[in-house]
Amino acid sequence: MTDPYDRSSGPETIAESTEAEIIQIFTAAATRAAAGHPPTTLVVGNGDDAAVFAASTDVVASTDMIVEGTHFRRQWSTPADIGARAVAQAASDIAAMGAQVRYIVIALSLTTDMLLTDVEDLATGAATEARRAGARIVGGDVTTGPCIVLAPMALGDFEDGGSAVLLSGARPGDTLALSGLPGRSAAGLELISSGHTDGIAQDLFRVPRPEYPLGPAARRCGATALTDVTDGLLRDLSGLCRTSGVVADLDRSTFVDDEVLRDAAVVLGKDPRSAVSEWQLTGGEDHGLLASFPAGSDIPAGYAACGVIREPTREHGPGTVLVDGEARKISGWDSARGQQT
Ligand SMILES: Nc1ncnc2c1ncn2[C@@H]1O[C@H](COP(=O)(O)OP(=O)(O)OP(=O)(O)O)[C@@H](O)[C@H]1O
Ligand SMILES: Cc1ncc(C[n+]2csc(CCOP(=O)(O)O)c2C)c(N)n1
Ligand SMILES: [Mg+2]
Repeated sequence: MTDPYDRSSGPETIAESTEAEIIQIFTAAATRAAAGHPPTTLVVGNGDDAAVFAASTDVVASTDMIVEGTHFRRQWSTPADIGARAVAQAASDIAAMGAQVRYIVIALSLTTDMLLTDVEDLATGAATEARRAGARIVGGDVTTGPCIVLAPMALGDFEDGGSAVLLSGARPGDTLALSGLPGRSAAGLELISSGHTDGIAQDLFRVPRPEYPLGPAARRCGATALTDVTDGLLRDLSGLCRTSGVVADLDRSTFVDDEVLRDAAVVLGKDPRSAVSEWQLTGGEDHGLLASFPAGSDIPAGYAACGVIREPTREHGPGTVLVDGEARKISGWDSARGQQT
């Protein structure tokens, strides 16, 4: 019997292969990762013109692409990291609606010089992250081009028939809460950029680790608004506040004195106090979940209170973010310019 993974006599790069063979690599990885996955609403999976699934609740859909040079570099990340990163950041938006991600379709532009072994690792990274999110990859598209682009679309639903938690529901008096440790991805990016390639922050830059179940958990606990932090806490919180017509007041004393960030500052020769604060307030791509909860309600495990929602004033209009009572200039990642602003 021939070993499907034995490439000793077959094509080595995409250029020597065929579209069918590349698709087969992805479908095989998706099938392996889905083994033992509980039954789903999937009616038609990979292989036809489109996938089909049965819907009995609201369906949540989001797409979020990653582009070589903008979101990752081949010198910094393995193919498995790149596949996992793409799925994680798309699936995170489903959790950020308070929903469970179920299915992913992933469009890919690969480069013809890529080794098929690297394509396999990328496919496995993507499928494994989908599994971690509780989802499976049920389709996609493959083409080739000048750089690697991964464009996953994630689809989710509400196990208990609930409805989505929007950006618009935060109300004055609500408690603001955040999951995870903000700033680590941004610190990791700076460390890798200056040649310090190994460490916790660097790994989190390569592959964010969204805590997917915390989205539905926030919804079940009555979250009034919810989002994931991708462009930095100040910028995403400001967007949430603008949409809700409110002001946020962050309490810096609630922020963890994160030793991973302090160590990163030392390695980079930066003043730890200001560098840690800057990373925590403006660093993107951690995919922590930022939620508002009605005053006095229980905050679900995995979240920590970090401030309050206030009424806008003549001085501080909707979208203003105060830090310890003082208005802050909104800085963070600017996707149009592809840089921190
Ligand atoms: N090309 C587009 N056409 C239609 N709607 C779009 C387009 N690009 C973005 N949107 C919509 O605009 C809203 C904000 O998009 P954005 O990409 O900033 O979301 P996000 O969750 O903050 O993503 P990111 O993780 O990329 O920061 C979303 O509702 C999105 O669907
Ligand atoms: C090589 C490299 N340089 C910089 C960054 C940082 N970065 C890129 S996109 C983004 C936020 C989300 O943007 P979008 O909304 O465009 O997805 C951030 C913080 C990176 N990941 N890789
Ligand atoms: Mg989002």
